[in-house]
Amino acid sequence: MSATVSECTKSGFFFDFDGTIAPIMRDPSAVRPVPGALERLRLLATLVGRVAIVSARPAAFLRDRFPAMPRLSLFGLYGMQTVVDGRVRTEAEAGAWAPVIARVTADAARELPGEVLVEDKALMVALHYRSSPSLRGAVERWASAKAAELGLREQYGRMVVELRPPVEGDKGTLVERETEALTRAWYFGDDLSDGRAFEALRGREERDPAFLGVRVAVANGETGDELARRADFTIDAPEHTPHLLDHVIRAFPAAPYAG
Ligand SMILES: O=P(O)(O)OC[C@H]1O[C@H](O[C@H]2O[C@H](CO)[C@@H](O)[C@H](O)[C@H]2O)[C@H](O)[C@@H](O)[C@@H]1O
Repeated sequence: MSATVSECTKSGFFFDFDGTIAPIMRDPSAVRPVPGALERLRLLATLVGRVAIVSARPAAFLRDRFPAMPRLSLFGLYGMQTVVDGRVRTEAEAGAWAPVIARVTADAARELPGEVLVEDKALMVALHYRSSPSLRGAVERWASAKAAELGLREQYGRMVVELRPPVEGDKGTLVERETEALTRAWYFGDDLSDGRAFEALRGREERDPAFLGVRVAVANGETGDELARRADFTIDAPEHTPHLLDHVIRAFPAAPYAG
């Protein structure tokens, strides 16, 4: 903690959204940050150089969930989107795939069993089998066939398979880029895609001994223990993230409730 405080302006905190600072629920559209998360993020953003959300959700969704937080950076769809001055900016290369994603989204709604929730994210589609876990194999096979047919990329997550444009980039490349000017970076995550961000911090530490990365995993049976094994700290639920942030914030002499 003291290493972060002593280089606060060159320290960054990066958070995944679902399962990390928001609860896992059956209906993705109903999800909001856990109680206390917004207040801690707002405060943290006054104490360190960078605070960001790194999510597979569309950037517009994140903007809605984190209103009036100008010092919070929002990266959506694994970095294919960001919010700049309140506006969503989409990578042109990804945007060109919108018609293909629209087609596969329509196919999914028509061809997959009704229990599969098809989440239309415009530039990605998420196929959720949380309400019928036994459909996992069928959903994964369908997604693999469509990915091969249409040249899309698959991303596996917690009771979900996503199809996305085959453009370069993931949470790892995003975190690598966004931490270039930092000497300390914390990453909080719970899912398979967050492993890439953990790796990015580890890679930077290996290249640059002055850099310190801190990996925090929100442990859960769905992801297995691989992420937790690679973490420096583990917590048991997204509801505990604000408490961990309280410990971090208290370490800053300038914090309102320091001491
Ligand atoms: O990168 P993230 O912010 O963690 O987004 C990953 C996926 O999160 C959402 O799905 C997950 O949470 C849902 C709501 O709790 C849950 O129903 C689902 O089973 C989880 O996989 C989101 O709906 C997806 O679009 C994201 O890819």
